[in-house]
Amino acid sequence: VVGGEVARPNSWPWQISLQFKSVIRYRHTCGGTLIKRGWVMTAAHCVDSSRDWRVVLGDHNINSHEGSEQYMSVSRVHIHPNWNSNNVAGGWDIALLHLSTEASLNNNVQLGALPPSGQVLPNKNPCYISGWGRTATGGQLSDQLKQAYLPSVDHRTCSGYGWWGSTVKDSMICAGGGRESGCQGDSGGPLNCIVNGNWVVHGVTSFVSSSGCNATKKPTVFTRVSAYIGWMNEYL
Ligand SMILES: C[C@H](NC(=O)[C@H](CCCC[NH3+])NC(=O)C(F)(F)F)C(=O)Nc1ccc(C(F)(F)F)cc1
Repeated sequence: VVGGEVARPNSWPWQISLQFKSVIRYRHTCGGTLIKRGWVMTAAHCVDSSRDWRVVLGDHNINSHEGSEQYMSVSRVHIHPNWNSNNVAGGWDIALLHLSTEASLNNNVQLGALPPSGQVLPNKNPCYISGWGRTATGGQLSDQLKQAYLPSVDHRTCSGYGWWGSTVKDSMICAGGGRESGCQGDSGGPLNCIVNGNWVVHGVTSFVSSSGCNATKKPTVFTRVSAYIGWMNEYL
């Protein structure tokens, strides 16, 4: 997350850290959202390669043990069948991870709410991105979970001239476009939006501009969760 601030610990209790074992230790690679006690929603591009995955729930500082963490292994990875790893602009950047044991829900670990199928937010709907991704273009990951206020940008604007144009599809949702953005390592994590006073996970962090995470008029682009409710319900 570029800009924004360190989140109050466990204030996004559905945010998970997806990690893979690298030699002797696990490394954070992506975010995700706990949507059922045994299911995590993330980006397909996060799980393109087969690795020894683990999901960490209830985390704040990914480099220290705080006692609120639950460490889960992944029993099955379901990548959307239409996902094409050579074309993130094609969409379909969504995957479900089945956990080998169910999460215990508590103050630090809760389920993220999903939107109704097909729901599209208006322009400038209040939303926050959360994640441990780079804190600047080409920078380092954040130890502590960060958040940034990224109001939604409607499709008409986001696909306009000078913005993303035809790179952005209707199955995506844009947010931000100013000095604050997602960045590498935030992939797969939630776009948390306020709808009728409740937090709803409307996006899965998918891509930013290759010329910089917080490039002007290149909002962070998310998989629009409401376009994939039917597919997810096949599993949930
Ligand atoms: C560096 C930048 N990385 C990203 O945007 C990666 C996803 C990369 C998937 C492809 N391997 N995602 C992120 O950094 C995220 F955290 F913001 F989600 C990038 O490659 N952006 C990008 C690539 C292609 C296209 C397009 F499809 F339009 F050609 C648009 C943006």
